[in-house]
Amino acid sequence: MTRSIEQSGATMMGDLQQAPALALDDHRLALGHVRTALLISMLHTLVAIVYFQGGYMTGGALTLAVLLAGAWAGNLVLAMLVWRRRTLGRQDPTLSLQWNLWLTASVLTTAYFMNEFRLSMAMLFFAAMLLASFRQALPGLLLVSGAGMAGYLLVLILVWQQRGLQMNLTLEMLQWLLFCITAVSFVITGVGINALRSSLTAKNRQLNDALAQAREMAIRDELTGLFNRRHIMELLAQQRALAESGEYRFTVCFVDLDHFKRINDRFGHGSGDRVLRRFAQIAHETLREADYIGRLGGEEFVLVLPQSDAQGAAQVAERLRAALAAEDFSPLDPALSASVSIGIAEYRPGENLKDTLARADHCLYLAKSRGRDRVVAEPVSPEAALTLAPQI
Ligand SMILES: Nc1nc2c(ncn2[C@@H]2O[C@H](COP(=O)(O)OP(=O)(O)OP(=O)(O)O)[C@@H](O)[C@H]2O)c(=O)[nH]1
Repeated sequence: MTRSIEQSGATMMGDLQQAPALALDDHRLALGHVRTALLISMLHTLVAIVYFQGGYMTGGALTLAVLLAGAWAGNLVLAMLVWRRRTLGRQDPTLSLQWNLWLTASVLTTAYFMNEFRLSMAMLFFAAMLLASFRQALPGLLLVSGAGMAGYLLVLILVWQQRGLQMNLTLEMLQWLLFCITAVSFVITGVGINALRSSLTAKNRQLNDALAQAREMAIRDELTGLFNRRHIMELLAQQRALAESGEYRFTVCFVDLDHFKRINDRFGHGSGDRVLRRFAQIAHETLREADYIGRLGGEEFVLVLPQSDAQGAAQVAERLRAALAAEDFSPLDPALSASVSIGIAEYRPGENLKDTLARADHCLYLAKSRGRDRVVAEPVSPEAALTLAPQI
């Protein structure tokens, strides 16, 4: 079928608009992720300051300052990368894995400088795990949880080496075990969330496909695949609006297959259907990309030729007429042939569409009454009609 302006335009504009739109979505998503990660980091900073004030940290103010400055330096690097769109086009533009690992490192390093309250600081790791559950698949989840468990164990070993006397090793190991069990349960939850997300994505895609199919069906004629009457009338109204708003012209052609009843009666309704479908294909091959064609019903079609006057449209219509007349229908039946009559009228600014269509219909009537298989375009004079028949 003919790719109309709307179709080709929609495809082209769609392609052009979709890429930035997708990028915009990715960027918005990534910024949302950055906000959550920064929030967790703020929580970590706040808790560290409170513990420091309460005297639960072993280092001095300088240690705390270096710790927090280091954590925020990493945060800012990651945030800038996302914010400046450096991550767009990556498989994960949110840099989720990098954020999770960095938050884990920040929290566990701070935990190293804590006294017996270190588990409560290390628990902040689960905020990072929660964030990971929404973004990471199993390998990412395993990596983050593994980093958390191994990191916390390393913290305990280092503390034991340096401040072993102040530690209750059994209690610390039990707490670490609890930490590991919780981390594993987060991995399991993350896998569930992932499965849910994948199924939602697939459902969403199916829904979009179904919607696109439904939209396509609503504007197409089932037999020929051309635009249906309703849609071609909508397109005509759009053309009229364009013509009314500026230097724009368009021409309407009424196309009617000749003696179609005879084709049906002689060769059968099935052959008639095939002729209609073949005509639609020929129209698709013959017309310009910018032109529209729709089936009004039965063996009647309407062509809308943007930026064409009646004479230009007559040339296009003549190509279509000649192509159908030359078509070899012998595979259907050696005696089968088909032809069309076409009436053409250019839209006159200010007029009602009904009037344009009535003028095109009148030209079609003239084409039929003057012997069919011909094109009649306005302005109609007996000579003009004759010079158009059978070739322009
Ligand atoms: N095969 C087929 N025939 C159809 C379809 N829709 C309408 N028709 C037939 O198309 C024929 C149209 O006949 P008419 O309106 O008399 O026109 P015509 O025989 O083409 O005569 P002229 O237009 O005067 O050349 C009718 O017999 C309809 O039954 C369709 O979808 N498939």
